[in-house]
Amino acid sequence: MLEVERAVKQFGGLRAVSDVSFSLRAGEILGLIGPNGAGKSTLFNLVTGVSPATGGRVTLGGQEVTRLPARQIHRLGVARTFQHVHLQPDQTLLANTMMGGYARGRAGLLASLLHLERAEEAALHHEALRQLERVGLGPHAYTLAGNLALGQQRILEIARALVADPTLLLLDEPAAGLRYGEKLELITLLRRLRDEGVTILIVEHDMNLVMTLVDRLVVMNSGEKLAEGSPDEIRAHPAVREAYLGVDLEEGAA
Ligand SMILES: Nc1ncnc2c1ncn2[C@@H]1O[C@H](COP(=O)(O)OP(=O)(O)OP(=O)(O)O)[C@@H](O)[C@H]1O
Repeated sequence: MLEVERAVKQFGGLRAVSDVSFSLRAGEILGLIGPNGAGKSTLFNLVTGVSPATGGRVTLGGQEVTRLPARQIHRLGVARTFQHVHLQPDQTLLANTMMGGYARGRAGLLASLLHLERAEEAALHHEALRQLERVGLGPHAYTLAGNLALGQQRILEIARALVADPTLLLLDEPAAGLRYGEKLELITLLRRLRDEGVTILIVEHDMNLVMTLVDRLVVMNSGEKLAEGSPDEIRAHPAVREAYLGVDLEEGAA
């Protein structure tokens, strides 16, 4: 469903992403891992159109999207969460989730807030509630987001990204700072979403969680793809072991 072909991202003299190719099959969870500065966020930004590739191609379901603006890529069914929590703590879970829909509206966020048609607003309200229920936060729809524990805030961000049913979900370090139990809940949710047909690309530093969760991995290092394969293949890969010197790549609970 997603094809990244020889992607390059040049920032002045720095090649943050260099000739990276990989594909994502519909219905799989693909992990993108690599040390700090390896180019993972840059790759996310070029897939979502936030900061397009300076070379190579990105196609989505056969359609080239390399230079499409982020909003258009979003409309094609690609949604993301961010490395740092991007919520309005003084707004309800419902209001925060509804914000996931404004981005897909005809106008920008502010214009949408001001001019959203009543019928459109009602539809978005309904859709946001549906997604909150889908991730298990339905009973808290009218709670303020700032009152949630970090684990639930991250799940709320996923609900917001799920508004309008994207087919591809990109998650940027969803487990950062989570407690053990919260990580297990996250794994259960992501597996369920995958089983419901959502394809997932996840950047995550928590090796145990990644190895437990994903179907396949792409390993980045210094802007290049170092390796690609199943968790077992990656654990045994000599170059990966070298890049991750000192990090436990063995299987275990999150
Ligand atoms: N807008 C930018 N302008 C210039 N350099 C950038 C920009 N964004 C990223 N870089 C550089 O590109 C390289 C890759 O960064 P990137 O954030 O993609 O790595 P990462 O793998 O996501 O790291 P982390 O795990 O720390 O988030 C780094 O050297 C970074 O400093």
